[in-house]
Amino acid sequence: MFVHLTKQTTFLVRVRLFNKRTNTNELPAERFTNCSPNVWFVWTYFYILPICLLYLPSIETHKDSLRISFEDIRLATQNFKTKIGRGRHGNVYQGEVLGVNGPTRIAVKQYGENDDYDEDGEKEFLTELEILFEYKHENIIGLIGYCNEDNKKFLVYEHAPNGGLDCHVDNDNLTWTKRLKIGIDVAIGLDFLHGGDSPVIHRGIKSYSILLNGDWKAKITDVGFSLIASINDEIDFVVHKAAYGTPGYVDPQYRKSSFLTRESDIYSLGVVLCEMMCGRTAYSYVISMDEPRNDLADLVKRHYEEGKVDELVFKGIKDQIVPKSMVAFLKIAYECLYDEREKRPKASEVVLQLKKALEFQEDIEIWEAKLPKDYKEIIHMSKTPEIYSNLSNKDLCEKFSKGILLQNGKTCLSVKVNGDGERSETVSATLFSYENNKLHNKRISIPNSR
Ligand SMILES: Nc1ncnc2c1ncn2[C@@H]1O[C@H](COP(=O)(O)OP(=O)(O)OP(=O)(O)O)[C@@H](O)[C@H]1O
Repeated sequence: MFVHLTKQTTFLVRVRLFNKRTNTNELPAERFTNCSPNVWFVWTYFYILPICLLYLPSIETHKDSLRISFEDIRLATQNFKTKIGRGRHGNVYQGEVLGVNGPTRIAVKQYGENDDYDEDGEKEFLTELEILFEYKHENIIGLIGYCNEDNKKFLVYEHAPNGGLDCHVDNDNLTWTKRLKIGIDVAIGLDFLHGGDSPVIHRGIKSYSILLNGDWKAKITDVGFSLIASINDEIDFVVHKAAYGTPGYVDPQYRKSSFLTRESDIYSLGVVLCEMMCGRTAYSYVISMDEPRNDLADLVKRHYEEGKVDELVFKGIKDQIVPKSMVAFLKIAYECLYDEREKRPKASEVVLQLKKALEFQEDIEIWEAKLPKDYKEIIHMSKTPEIYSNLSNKDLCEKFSKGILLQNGKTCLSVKVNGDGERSETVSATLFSYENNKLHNKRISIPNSR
């Protein structure tokens, strides 16, 4: 808790100072040089110094609470017994630590194991540490700790038991609904990185950098190449000398110009959406042929424009996809891949459109199954069938649970489905009279009469 608070405070200070700088036309240095000595004194002793004294110790030591000794890393991984992956700079091992809720699985990524670990590798290690420490979100892989002892460098993450998305794109068990939810998770994670006063451009979004936990929740990882960009309302790109990225995923505009924007990540997100639809990684397309290089994004775009995407959809999931869901999905995936950056949607828009695609899918998969088998006939018998014609199945379920009036309003049919899928149907007559009965027009419910 203490660690968390300290982190928040340092981050806030940084943001405030940053805001001050961007909200005025003059730079802080200019402001100071224009000041009289008295103003200097006031600024230094009453404003800057107290802030520094208050916060500097925490800025310097705020990550220390996450420091783990090499010995503890060795113990947690049982002397590096179980290797679960291989990164660019070394292996990834599984381990276990004792958390507040009992034993917790961890993943330990080693840096500096390979001979080619150099200044760039070190920078990657520090960037990943910095970003994962500052930017915490349920769709970004959680940082548990780190070790930085001489040449022993490790990052310790929450464990994602289902591994990388790349291993599951051709898995029949990863249903269309799960794929949509993964897409939504990734877009939410990106929206979080892109938003705020110090946006982060990931630069390496691909199925390999998306991990899946036990509930198939997606977690963005591999932030070692990310940039904390000085992007704001006026500046919307940063120039980065050499375009970095895995072939098949890199924004063509970034590759050409070295101008990097948030929309470069959106392009890569579009590629990931295509991978999930086609059941193949973009990288596998790149390496499948030498000449000409086959690009998954180009392939999908071409097929979309010719109305032939059907040919590319992964066979393992094709039959389950609701057409309306596919239409909504394809539209937003295609927009992410626009050549013109300014036409690409923001991550928040991708979230919105993918949620619509999911709604269409669930409307058939979940809600239609809850309706009575003869629901169309029942609606036809109702007093006003036209008001039901444009409703989604979810809304129809709600109408049915409240009750639908039939036979000129004389009978009310209601169908309720509880959480376990158990259904109870009730028919009640609105007009009910007995001979010699005093209680005329009494509404009587006849439970389970159908
Ligand atoms: N938190 C984790 N939980 C489970 N498995 C993980 C975790 N982190 C990494 N792995 C496994 O280790 C592999 C390599 O890790 P990672 O992709 O982070 O390394 P990298 O150095 O960034 O490699 P690259 O950039 O070449 O993909 C992953 O594909 C995954 O299988």
